Amino acid sequence: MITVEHLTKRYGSHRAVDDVSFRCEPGTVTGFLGPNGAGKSTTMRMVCGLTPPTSGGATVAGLPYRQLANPGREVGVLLDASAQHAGRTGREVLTVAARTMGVDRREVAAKLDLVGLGTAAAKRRVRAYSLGMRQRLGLALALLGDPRVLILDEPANGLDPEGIVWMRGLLRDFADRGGTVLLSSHLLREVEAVADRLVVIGNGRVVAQGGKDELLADAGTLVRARDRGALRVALDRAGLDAAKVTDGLLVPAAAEAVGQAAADAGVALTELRPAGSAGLEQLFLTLTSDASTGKDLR
Ligand SMILES: Nc1ncnc2c1ncn2[C@@H]1O[C@H](COP(=O)(O)OP(=O)(O)OP(=O)(O)O)[C@@H](O)[C@H]1O
Repeated sequence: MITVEHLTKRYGSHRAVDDVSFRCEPGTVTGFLGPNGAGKSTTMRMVCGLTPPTSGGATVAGLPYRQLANPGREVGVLLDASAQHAGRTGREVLTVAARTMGVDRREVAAKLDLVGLGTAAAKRRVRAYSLGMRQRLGLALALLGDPRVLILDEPANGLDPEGIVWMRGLLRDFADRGGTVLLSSHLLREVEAVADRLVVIGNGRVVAQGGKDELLADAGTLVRARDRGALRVALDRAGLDAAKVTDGLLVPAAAEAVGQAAADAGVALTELRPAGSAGLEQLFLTLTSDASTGKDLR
């Protein structure tokens, strides 16, 4: 379990994180989404006791991170895959951490194996690792103490498509066994496939949060007509906003209202359906580009 309550971080007059609250429950993957500079890393650093908050607080497994007796056994953290000691081999990085945490050395090989770093890779120095290999090593380090909570900042950066699918499977499995996962990304599509819940942040503020399925269900209606101009006029007349997306118009309203507006104006539709992912993407872009409008979609 992770709880974040009214976390705020100010740098001078700039609020990097502004009154952010959310919870991550056991058995779930929470996607922490926002564009670059939105405040994701600063929030995660505060949760992990690396950056002192200006106000508010956070707990992991019931305690502030700094009060955990042996943090690596409770929570696995991957904030910056490039932060490893470049002169150590992958195996050495894990061996040092295992000693510090009091973890059986046999776990080193097991975790290297789990993240797909074979014997040859484990013997190479980290400076020779690609970013994808560093992410895998960072994940092995996070998992080393068999924690119940994982906090991962943009772990998909540098992974190839196959690696991303692999990581999703690993995180899903971790959560399905009762673990709690907080996973950040600036790309909706990257977390959408694995997250149960989403917390969307823009300009330091939470602009939307809720179950992914609820957010998808609430993501509006996709509508198409051969005569798009006439459709726009019809929607306008009914007081419905519409945004152009690649395959039609996206309307932040129920399909029934959209269909009725078209029928009233005698516009023949070629498609009318819940917008789902496309709608969530649009919502994400809109909300994060205008973070001043707080919206809670729970
Ligand atoms: N140590 C610092 N001093 C001053 N400003 C900072 C500091 N750390 C972060 N910021 C600012 O706080 C804001 C949030 O940054 P943060 O790194 O948390 O965003 P992010 O969502 O993680 O984005 P990214 O994915 O680009 O890292 C940014 O405007 C950033 O410039």
